Parts: sequence; C-alpha cells; structure tokens
Amino acid sequence: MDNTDVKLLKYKGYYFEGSSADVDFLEHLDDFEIRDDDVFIITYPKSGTIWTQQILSSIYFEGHRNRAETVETIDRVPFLEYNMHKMDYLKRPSPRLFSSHIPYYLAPKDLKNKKAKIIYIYRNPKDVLTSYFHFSNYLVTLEASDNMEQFMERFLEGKVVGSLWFDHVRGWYEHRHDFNILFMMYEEMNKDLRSSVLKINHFLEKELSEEDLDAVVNQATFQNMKYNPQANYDGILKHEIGTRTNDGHFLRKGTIGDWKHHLTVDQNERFDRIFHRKMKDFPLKFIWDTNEE
Ligand SMILES: Nc1ncnc2c1ncn2[C@@H]1O[C@H](COP(=O)(O)O)[C@@H](OP(=O)(O)O)[C@H]1O
Ligand SMILES: CCc1ccc(OS(=O)(=O)O)cc1
Repeated sequence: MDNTDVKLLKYKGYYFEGSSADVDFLEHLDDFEIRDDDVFIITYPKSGTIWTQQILSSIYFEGHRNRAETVETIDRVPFLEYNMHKMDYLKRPSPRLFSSHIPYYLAPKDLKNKKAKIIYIYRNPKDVLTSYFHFSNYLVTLEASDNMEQFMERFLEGKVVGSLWFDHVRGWYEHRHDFNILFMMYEEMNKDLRSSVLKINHFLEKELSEEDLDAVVNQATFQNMKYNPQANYDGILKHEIGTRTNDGHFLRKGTIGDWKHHLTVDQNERFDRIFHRKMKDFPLKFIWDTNEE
C-alpha cells in the first residue's frame, strides 16, 4: 500500500488528519466563539458522523428535506477542526452546525456555558475498528495497513486520527456534566432510526410535522444515503483529498457486527481483554451483534 500522502498530526497529545487540520486554528480553538444556538456532532471516527450530519441538516434545512439543496454535507455541517473550504466560521449565519472528532479537553471553553448543544455518537469499538480499517485503506491521507492485525495494533495504541477510542468515549462521558450533551448509540440508531431521530429532534427542541419527520428519516436510511454522492463526501474525498480506489464509497456496510467477518478468534479475545480492562465500570452499554437488545 502506498502511504506517501499520509499526514498524521499530533497536537496536545491528540492525532489529527494532518493535511486538513490547521495548526493556527487549533492554537486558537480554546477561544473559538460559541453561540447559544450552535449544535455540534462529536464522534470518534467511524461512529456515525456522516449519518448524524445528514439527520441534523435535514432537521434544520427544509431545502435539504425536499432535496432542493445542493450544498454538500461537509459544507452544511463542517468539521470544526478540518475547515476544508476555508469558510469564515465566525460569519456563518445561525444556527451553525458543526462536526468534530476532538477529545473533550480540546473543546472550546465557551462550550461549557452549557447552552450550545452537543450530540455525541458512540459505536461498539469492534465495528469502529473494522470500519476504520477499511476507511484507512481508502483515503490517501490515512495510513493504510496490509491486514487487520497491523491496523488493530495501531488502533489499540491510539496511533490513528482520533487517538485512543477508549480515551475519547470515556473522556466525553466522564465530563458530560460540563456540557449540554446528548449521548446516542450508533446501534440504536441502526435498529430504530425513527425513534433516534425523534430523540435528536427533542434534544434540539425542534418541532417538525409528521411529514417532515418522515422525510428526515427517509433521507437518513442507509439505502438512500449509500448512492447519494452528497451523503458520501464524494466531492471532497474523491476530488480534493483523494482515494486509493475509485470504486469505494464512504458509506460501506452500515451494519452491526461486521467485525465478526474480520477479526480472528485470537484478535477478538485480545480485544475483549483490553476492552474489559479499559472500560471496567463504564456505565454505557454497547451492542456488539445485530440480534442483541
Ligand atoms: N444511514 C446509515 N445507516 C447505517 N450506517 C451508516 C449510515 N451512514 C453512515 N453509516 C456508517 O457509519 C460509518 C462511518 O462513520 P463516520 O461517518 O463517523 O466516519 C460507516 O460504517 P461501516 O464502515 O461499518 O459501513 C458507514 O457505513
Ligand atoms: C473532512 C473530510 C474528512 C477527512 C478525514 C476524515 O477522516 S477521519 O474521520 O478524521 O478519520 C473524515 C472526513
């Protein structure tokens, strides 16, 4: 695998995708001016970011609900730390929607005024690992691996964009009282999309007609997103950053438990041992399999 375009940037102990992150911006992130009606999606990579971007922008923008809007997902809900299109975030009209993979300790200090809202999506880490393995081999700026063993090693060391999954999820959860934050589980969204959209809608204090709600849910199904270029970051990934293959999609399988097809028995047992050690006493539950309640 060719890794010549890979750029991993470590800033304050956390790994960013180095070709898109701007160190000057990061240095001022703490003072980034937050508005009360800002909404942030915060995730560890591969946990359902683009899905929630789709849901949020459909809730907020009627044009998007009726498919009249042409702006790409990435420009509707831009990444705070990856300002790909050099937007002036300070001049964006309210309500501003942002996504981010930052850990809790890099959050702008104004976010602690508890008015702006954060939606934190978490996903079982074996599926995160599996999704991330494929995505790292897809995007030219992420380090590709020859096999799962190699990638799993880096994931468990935290030498990937997003750093260590365990620290990210624990960090945000343990500091939840500092923020106005809703925790959503990828697997619950997957099992019951409509209830999840309603939960998000309620948290956002938005009122949508039944018809609008149906449109939001309909546009956020995997089938409807998978072949929609806007819902796959096609513009930015295929034409700006670059991919290692032409036939992939950002949306891959969108299932629960795909890790079972990619981890060996030994790898799975090792993962379990580390998970149980690192997540001991962690109260959020995880769903590992599609049949699990
Ligand atoms: N509508 C949807 N339903 C289910 N999964 C979705 C989805 N939209 C995106 N995903 C999945 O979310 C993962 C990407 O997360 P992120 O946006 O945080 O990088 C991918 O997982 P898979 O690689 O397992 O398919 C992708 O397919
Ligand atoms: C802004 C587009 C983009 C860039 C890099 C990504 O990778 S990761 O999720 O940070 O690993 C995703 C989206």
